[in-house]
Amino acid sequence: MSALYRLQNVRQSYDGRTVLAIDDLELPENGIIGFFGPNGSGKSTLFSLLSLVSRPCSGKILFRGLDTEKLQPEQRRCITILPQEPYLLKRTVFDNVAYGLKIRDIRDGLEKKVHEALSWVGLPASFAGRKWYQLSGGEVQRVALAGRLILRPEVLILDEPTASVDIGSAQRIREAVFLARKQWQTTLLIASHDQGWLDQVSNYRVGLFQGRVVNHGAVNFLFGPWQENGADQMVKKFPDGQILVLPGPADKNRNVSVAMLDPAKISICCSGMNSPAGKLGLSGMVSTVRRQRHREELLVDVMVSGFLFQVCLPAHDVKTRQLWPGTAVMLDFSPDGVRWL
Ligand SMILES: Nc1ncnc2c1ncn2[C@@H]1O[C@H](COP(=O)(O)OP(=O)(O)OP(=O)(O)O)[C@@H](O)[C@H]1O
Repeated sequence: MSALYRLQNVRQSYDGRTVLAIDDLELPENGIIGFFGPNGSGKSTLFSLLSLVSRPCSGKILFRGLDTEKLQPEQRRCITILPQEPYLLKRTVFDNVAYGLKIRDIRDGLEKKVHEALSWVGLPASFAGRKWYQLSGGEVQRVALAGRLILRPEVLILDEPTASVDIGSAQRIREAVFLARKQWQTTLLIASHDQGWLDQVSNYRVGLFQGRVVNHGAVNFLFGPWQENGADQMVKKFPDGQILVLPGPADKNRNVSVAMLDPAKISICCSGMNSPAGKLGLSGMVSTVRRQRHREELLVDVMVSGFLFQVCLPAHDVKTRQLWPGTAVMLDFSPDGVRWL
Protein backbone atom coordinates (compact mmCIF):
# COMPACT_ATOMS: atom_id res chain seq x y z
CA MET A 1 0.00 0.00 0.00
CA SER A 2 1.34 3.43 -0.86
CA ALA A 3 0.80 5.32 2.40
CA LEU A 4 -0.16 8.96 2.29
CA TYR A 5 0.17 9.29 6.06
CA ARG A 6 1.70 7.10 8.68
CA LEU A 7 1.15 7.85 12.35
CA GLN A 8 3.40 6.28 14.95
CA ASN A 9 2.73 6.53 18.69
CA VAL A 10 0.89 9.80 18.27
CA ARG A 11 -0.55 11.37 21.42
CA GLN A 12 -2.46 14.63 21.73
CA SER A 13 -3.55 16.10 25.04
CA TYR A 14 -5.46 19.13 26.22
CA ASP A 15 -4.90 20.32 29.79
CA GLY A 16 -3.12 17.07 30.62
CA ARG A 17 -5.97 14.91 29.27
CA THR A 18 -5.07 12.58 26.41
CA VAL A 19 -7.73 12.92 23.73
CA LEU A 20 -5.93 11.10 20.92
CA ALA A 21 -3.75 7.99 21.21
CA ILE A 22 -2.83 6.32 17.93
CA ASP A 23 -0.12 3.67 18.06
CA ASP A 24 0.19 2.87 14.37
CA LEU A 25 -2.04 3.92 11.51
CA GLU A 26 -1.52 4.09 7.76
CA LEU A 27 -3.84 6.06 5.53
CA PRO A 28 -3.72 5.18 1.84
CA GLU A 29 -3.12 7.59 -1.02
CA ASN A 30 -5.66 7.88 -3.84
CA GLY A 31 -9.06 7.42 -2.37
CA ILE A 32 -11.76 8.87 -0.22
CA ILE A 33 -11.27 8.00 3.43
CA GLY A 34 -14.27 8.34 5.73
CA PHE A 35 -13.80 8.97 9.47
CA PHE A 36 -16.53 7.85 11.85
CA GLY A 37 -16.94 8.17 15.56
CA PRO A 38 -19.22 9.66 18.18
CA ASN A 39 -18.89 13.27 19.44
CA GLY A 40 -15.57 13.87 21.14
CA SER A 41 -13.90 10.76 19.70
CA GLY A 42 -11.01 12.84 18.34
CA LYS A 43 -11.81 13.31 14.64
CA SER A 44 -11.22 17.09 14.58
CA THR A 45 -8.12 16.72 16.73
CA LEU A 46 -6.75 14.15 14.28
CA PHE A 47 -7.62 16.38 11.31
CA SER A 48 -5.85 19.30 12.89
CA LEU A 49 -2.70 17.15 13.07
CA LEU A 50 -3.05 15.74 9.54
CA SER A 51 -3.58 19.21 8.09
CA LEU A 52 -0.46 20.35 9.97
CA VAL A 53 -2.45 23.04 11.75
CA SER A 54 -1.20 21.65 15.06
CA ARG A 55 1.56 19.32 16.19
CA PRO A 56 1.16 16.23 18.38
CA CYS A 57 2.39 16.32 21.97
CA SER A 58 4.41 13.22 21.11
CA GLY A 59 4.87 10.70 18.31
CA LYS A 60 5.61 10.96 14.65
CA ILE A 61 3.52 11.73 11.58
CA LEU A 62 4.95 10.85 8.18
CA PHE A 63 3.51 12.36 5.01
CA ARG A 64 4.49 10.35 1.92
CA GLY A 65 7.29 8.90 4.01
CA LEU A 66 8.60 12.30 5.14
CA ASP A 67 8.55 13.52 8.72
CA THR A 68 5.93 16.30 8.80
CA GLU A 69 8.23 18.32 11.07
CA LYS A 70 10.61 18.62 8.14
CA LEU A 71 8.24 19.38 5.27
CA GLN A 72 9.01 22.33 3.01
CA PRO A 73 6.34 25.06 2.60
CA GLU A 74 5.37 23.80 -0.89
CA GLN A 75 4.94 20.26 0.45
CA ARG A 76 2.75 21.56 3.28
CA ARG A 77 0.65 23.54 0.80
CA CYS A 78 -0.62 20.46 -0.99
CA ILE A 79 -2.73 19.69 2.10
CA THR A 80 -5.88 21.79 2.54
CA ILE A 81 -8.52 21.61 5.24
CA LEU A 82 -12.11 22.77 5.39
CA PRO A 83 -12.80 23.01 9.13
CA GLN A 84 -16.08 22.10 10.81
CA GLU A 85 -17.10 25.75 11.07
CA PRO A 86 -15.42 27.48 8.15
CA TYR A 87 -14.48 31.08 8.61
CA LEU A 88 -15.26 33.53 5.82
CA LEU A 89 -13.47 36.84 5.38
CA LYS A 90 -15.79 39.77 5.91
CA ARG A 91 -15.75 40.48 2.19
CA THR A 92 -17.47 39.25 -0.96
CA VAL A 93 -17.84 35.64 -2.06
CA PHE A 94 -15.38 36.43 -4.87
CA ASP A 95 -12.71 37.58 -2.41
CA ASN A 96 -13.27 34.51 -0.26
CA VAL A 97 -13.02 32.01 -3.11
CA ALA A 98 -10.04 33.79 -4.71
CA TYR A 99 -8.16 34.23 -1.41
CA GLY A 100 -6.07 31.03 -1.56
CA LEU A 101 -4.91 31.76 -5.12
CA LYS A 102 -4.09 35.38 -4.29
CA ILE A 103 -1.87 34.49 -1.35
CA ARG A 104 -0.07 32.06 -3.66
CA ASP A 105 0.35 35.03 -6.00
CA ILE A 106 -1.74 33.42 -8.74
CA ARG A 107 -3.79 36.19 -10.36
CA ASP A 108 -4.26 35.00 -13.97
CA GLY A 109 -7.88 34.57 -15.05
CA LEU A 110 -9.07 34.92 -11.47
CA GLU A 111 -12.65 35.77 -12.36
CA LYS A 112 -13.05 32.76 -14.63
CA LYS A 113 -11.50 30.49 -12.01
CA VAL A 114 -13.79 31.79 -9.25
CA HIS A 115 -16.90 31.32 -11.40
CA GLU A 116 -15.76 27.81 -12.30
CA ALA A 117 -15.13 26.94 -8.64
CA LEU A 118 -18.59 28.25 -7.71
CA SER A 119 -20.14 26.06 -10.41
CA TRP A 120 -18.41 22.98 -8.89
CA VAL A 121 -20.41 23.50 -5.71
CA GLY A 122 -23.60 24.35 -7.59
CA LEU A 123 -23.58 28.13 -7.10
CA PRO A 124 -24.15 30.58 -9.99
CA ALA A 125 -21.51 33.11 -11.06
CA SER A 126 -23.79 35.91 -9.78
CA PHE A 127 -23.03 34.67 -6.27
CA ALA A 128 -19.51 36.08 -6.54
CA GLY A 129 -20.79 39.58 -5.75
CA ARG A 130 -22.61 38.61 -2.56
CA LYS A 131 -21.33 39.76 0.81
CA TRP A 132 -20.40 37.27 3.51
CA TYR A 133 -23.51 38.14 5.58
CA GLN A 134 -25.87 37.48 2.69
CA LEU A 135 -25.31 33.71 2.80
CA SER A 136 -27.17 30.85 4.47
CA GLY A 137 -25.26 28.26 6.53
CA GLY A 138 -25.25 25.79 3.62
CA GLU A 139 -24.05 28.48 1.20
CA VAL A 140 -21.20 29.44 3.55
CA GLN A 141 -20.14 25.78 3.54
CA ARG A 142 -20.23 25.60 -0.27
CA VAL A 143 -18.40 28.93 -0.74
CA ALA A 144 -15.70 27.76 1.67
CA LEU A 145 -15.45 24.47 -0.23
CA ALA A 146 -15.15 26.36 -3.56
CA GLY A 147 -12.26 28.30 -1.99
CA ARG A 148 -10.49 24.97 -1.32
CA LEU A 149 -11.33 23.32 -4.65
CA ILE A 150 -9.97 26.27 -6.63
CA LEU A 151 -6.54 25.26 -5.30
CA ARG A 152 -6.91 21.77 -6.84
CA PRO A 153 -5.39 20.28 -3.69
CA GLU A 154 -3.59 16.96 -3.60
CA VAL A 155 -5.06 16.29 -0.17
CA LEU A 156 -8.37 17.76 0.94
CA ILE A 157 -9.56 17.28 4.51
CA LEU A 158 -13.23 17.95 5.15
CA ASP A 159 -14.46 18.09 8.75
CA GLU A 160 -18.22 17.56 8.85
CA PRO A 161 -18.88 19.17 5.45
CA THR A 162 -22.59 18.35 5.55
CA ALA A 163 -23.29 19.23 9.20
CA SER A 164 -25.43 22.29 8.51
CA VAL A 165 -26.67 21.70 5.00
CA ASP A 166 -29.87 20.41 3.44
CA ILE A 167 -30.14 17.30 1.25
CA GLY A 168 -29.58 19.29 -1.97
CA SER A 169 -26.38 20.89 -0.66
CA ALA A 170 -25.14 17.54 0.67
CA GLN A 171 -25.64 16.16 -2.83
CA ARG A 172 -23.68 19.08 -4.35
CA ILE A 173 -20.85 18.57 -1.89
CA ARG A 174 -20.79 14.86 -2.77
CA GLU A 175 -20.49 15.74 -6.46
CA ALA A 176 -17.70 18.23 -5.69
CA VAL A 177 -15.86 15.49 -3.76
CA PHE A 178 -16.08 13.14 -6.75
CA LEU A 179 -15.01 15.93 -9.10
CA ALA A 180 -11.84 16.59 -7.07
CA ARG A 181 -11.12 12.87 -7.05
CA LYS A 182 -11.67 12.50 -10.79
CA GLN A 183 -10.13 15.74 -12.08
CA TRP A 184 -7.04 16.08 -9.88
CA GLN A 185 -6.81 12.67 -8.16
CA THR A 186 -7.23 14.45 -4.84
CA THR A 187 -7.10 12.17 -1.80
CA LEU A 188 -9.97 13.15 0.48
CA LEU A 189 -10.24 12.64 4.23
CA ILE A 190 -13.78 13.28 5.41
CA ALA A 191 -15.36 13.15 8.86
CA SER A 192 -19.11 12.96 9.05
CA HIS A 193 -21.87 11.83 11.37
CA ASP A 194 -24.02 11.29 8.33
CA GLN A 195 -23.38 7.60 7.90
CA GLY A 196 -25.46 7.25 4.73
CA TRP A 197 -23.74 10.19 3.04
CA LEU A 198 -20.28 8.98 4.00
CA ASP A 199 -21.12 5.45 2.84
CA GLN A 200 -21.90 6.87 -0.57
CA VAL A 201 -18.64 8.77 -0.93
CA SER A 202 -15.87 6.90 0.89
CA ASN A 203 -14.06 3.74 -0.12
CA TYR A 204 -12.01 3.33 3.06
CA ARG A 205 -13.12 3.85 6.67
CA VAL A 206 -11.45 4.72 9.91
CA GLY A 207 -13.44 4.41 13.11
CA LEU A 208 -12.45 6.42 16.20
CA PHE A 209 -13.67 5.95 19.73
CA GLN A 210 -12.36 7.85 22.75
CA GLY A 211 -9.29 8.96 20.83
CA ARG A 212 -8.34 5.49 19.63
CA VAL A 213 -8.64 3.87 16.23
CA VAL A 214 -11.12 1.06 16.64
CA ASN A 215 -11.16 -0.16 13.07
CA HIS A 216 -9.93 0.69 9.64
CA GLY A 217 -10.62 -0.71 6.22
CA ALA A 218 -14.16 -1.76 5.47
CA VAL A 219 -16.48 -1.52 8.44
CA ASN A 220 -20.16 -0.99 9.18
CA PHE A 221 -21.29 1.48 11.81
CA LEU A 222 -24.93 1.22 12.71
CA PHE A 223 -26.08 4.22 14.70
CA GLY A 224 -29.00 4.20 17.14
CA PRO A 225 -31.52 4.59 18.48
CA TRP A 226 -31.09 1.12 19.98
CA GLN A 227 -33.44 -0.32 22.56
CA GLU A 228 -32.70 -3.01 25.12
CA ASN A 229 -35.21 -5.82 25.04
CA GLY A 230 -34.64 -7.16 28.55
CA ALA A 231 -32.85 -10.28 27.26
CA ASP A 232 -29.37 -8.72 26.99
CA GLN A 233 -30.07 -7.86 23.39
CA MET A 234 -30.22 -4.57 21.55
CA VAL A 235 -32.96 -3.92 19.04
CA LYS A 236 -33.05 -1.51 16.13
CA LYS A 237 -36.14 -0.78 14.10
CA PHE A 238 -35.63 0.25 10.47
CA PRO A 239 -37.86 2.76 8.67
CA ASP A 240 -39.55 -0.03 6.67
CA GLY A 241 -40.47 -1.90 9.88
CA GLN A 242 -37.72 -4.54 9.76
CA ILE A 243 -36.13 -5.29 13.11
CA LEU A 244 -32.53 -6.21 13.86
CA VAL A 245 -31.73 -7.93 17.16
CA LEU A 246 -28.07 -8.10 18.20
CA PRO A 247 -26.39 -9.42 21.34
CA GLY A 248 -25.88 -6.47 23.74
CA PRO A 249 -22.54 -5.30 25.14
CA ALA A 250 -20.75 -7.53 27.67
CA ASP A 251 -20.88 -4.72 30.22
CA LYS A 252 -24.61 -4.29 30.66
CA ASN A 253 -24.24 -0.92 32.36
CA ARG A 254 -22.47 0.63 29.40
CA ASN A 255 -24.41 3.23 27.53
CA VAL A 256 -23.98 2.29 23.88
CA SER A 257 -25.13 4.08 20.77
CA VAL A 258 -23.27 2.59 17.82
CA ALA A 259 -22.89 -1.02 16.70
CA MET A 260 -19.76 -1.81 14.73
CA LEU A 261 -20.38 -4.78 12.45
CA ASP A 262 -17.53 -6.71 10.86
CA PRO A 263 -18.22 -7.08 7.11
CA ALA A 264 -16.52 -10.51 7.17
CA LYS A 265 -19.00 -11.75 9.79
CA ILE A 266 -22.15 -11.00 7.85
CA SER A 267 -23.54 -13.76 5.70
CA ILE A 268 -25.72 -13.32 2.67
CA CYS A 269 -28.34 -15.64 1.37
CA CYS A 270 -30.53 -15.04 -1.63
CA SER A 271 -34.12 -14.10 -0.86
CA GLY A 272 -36.43 -17.04 -1.23
CA MET A 273 -33.81 -19.37 0.26
CA ASN A 274 -34.13 -20.13 3.93
CA SER A 275 -32.05 -18.00 6.26
CA PRO A 276 -29.81 -20.19 8.52
CA ALA A 277 -31.90 -22.20 10.99
CA GLY A 278 -33.56 -20.17 13.69
CA LYS A 279 -32.21 -16.83 12.52
CA LEU A 280 -34.10 -13.83 11.31
CA GLY A 281 -32.20 -11.77 8.79
CA LEU A 282 -32.67 -8.36 7.24
CA SER A 283 -33.89 -8.27 3.71
CA GLY A 284 -32.26 -5.91 1.24
CA MET A 285 -30.86 -5.54 -2.23
CA VAL A 286 -27.33 -5.67 -3.58
CA SER A 287 -26.42 -2.17 -4.77
CA THR A 288 -22.76 -2.52 -5.80
CA VAL A 289 -19.96 -5.07 -5.83
CA ARG A 290 -16.46 -3.62 -5.39
CA ARG A 291 -12.89 -4.76 -5.28
CA GLN A 292 -10.90 -3.89 -2.16
CA ARG A 293 -7.38 -2.61 -2.25
CA HIS A 294 -4.87 -5.36 -1.56
CA ARG A 295 -7.55 -7.87 -0.62
CA GLU A 296 -8.82 -10.95 -2.38
CA GLU A 297 -12.40 -10.67 -1.14
CA LEU A 298 -14.98 -8.48 -2.80
CA LEU A 299 -17.08 -5.96 -0.97
CA VAL A 300 -20.80 -6.37 -1.59
CA ASP A 301 -22.90 -3.32 -0.69
CA VAL A 302 -26.41 -4.21 0.38
CA MET A 303 -29.09 -1.57 0.87
CA VAL A 304 -31.54 -2.30 3.67
CA SER A 305 -34.28 0.24 4.23
CA GLY A 306 -31.99 3.14 3.25
CA PHE A 307 -28.98 1.82 5.24
CA LEU A 308 -25.94 0.50 3.43
CA PHE A 309 -24.24 -2.65 4.75
CA GLN A 310 -20.87 -3.81 3.47
CA VAL A 311 -20.32 -7.54 3.31
CA CYS A 312 -16.95 -9.11 2.58
CA LEU A 313 -17.15 -12.24 0.41
CA PRO A 314 -14.72 -14.36 -1.62
CA ALA A 315 -14.96 -13.48 -5.33
CA HIS A 316 -15.94 -17.03 -6.34
CA ASP A 317 -18.83 -16.90 -3.86
CA VAL A 318 -20.15 -13.70 -5.40
CA LYS A 319 -19.86 -15.23 -8.85
CA THR A 320 -21.38 -18.64 -8.19
CA ARG A 321 -24.26 -17.15 -6.20
CA GLN A 322 -24.72 -14.39 -8.77
CA LEU A 323 -24.85 -11.60 -6.22
CA TRP A 324 -25.07 -8.83 -8.79
CA PRO A 325 -26.58 -5.37 -8.25
CA GLY A 326 -30.34 -5.65 -8.04
CA THR A 327 -30.32 -9.13 -6.44
CA ALA A 328 -32.69 -9.43 -3.46
CA VAL A 329 -30.87 -10.93 -0.46
CA MET A 330 -31.12 -11.64 3.25
CA LEU A 331 -28.34 -10.58 5.65
CA ASP A 332 -27.46 -12.54 8.71
CA PHE A 333 -25.22 -11.19 11.49
CA SER A 334 -22.85 -13.43 13.38
CA PRO A 335 -22.73 -12.44 17.09
CA ASP A 336 -18.92 -12.49 17.11
CA GLY A 337 -18.86 -9.77 14.45
CA VAL A 338 -20.63 -7.25 16.69
CA ARG A 339 -18.82 -4.62 18.81
CA TRP A 340 -20.44 -1.79 20.68
CA LEU A 341 -19.15 1.78 20.84
N1 LIG B 1 -9.03 23.16 22.43
C1 LIG B 1 -9.41 22.18 23.24
N2 LIG B 1 -9.20 22.27 24.58
C2 LIG B 1 -9.56 21.28 25.42
N3 LIG B 1 -10.17 20.13 25.02
C3 LIG B 1 -10.42 20.00 23.71
C4 LIG B 1 -10.06 21.00 22.75
N4 LIG B 1 -10.42 20.57 21.53
C5 LIG B 1 -10.99 19.35 21.70
N5 LIG B 1 -10.99 19.01 22.99
C6 LIG B 1 -11.47 17.74 23.57
O1 LIG B 1 -10.84 16.71 22.84
C7 LIG B 1 -11.76 15.62 22.65
C8 LIG B 1 -11.83 15.29 21.17
O2 LIG B 1 -12.47 16.38 20.52
P1 LIG B 1 -12.65 16.45 18.94
O3 LIG B 1 -13.23 17.78 18.63
O4 LIG B 1 -11.39 16.08 18.31
O5 LIG B 1 -13.72 15.28 18.71
P2 LIG B 1 -14.64 15.00 17.44
O6 LIG B 1 -14.63 13.53 17.24
O7 LIG B 1 -14.22 15.85 16.30
O8 LIG B 1 -16.05 15.47 17.98
P3 LIG B 1 -17.34 16.00 17.16
O9 LIG B 1 -17.90 14.82 16.43
O10 LIG B 1 -18.24 16.47 18.25
O11 LIG B 1 -16.90 17.11 16.26
C9 LIG B 1 -13.07 16.05 23.27
O12 LIG B 1 -13.17 15.45 24.54
C10 LIG B 1 -12.96 17.55 23.36
O13 LIG B 1 -13.68 18.02 24.46
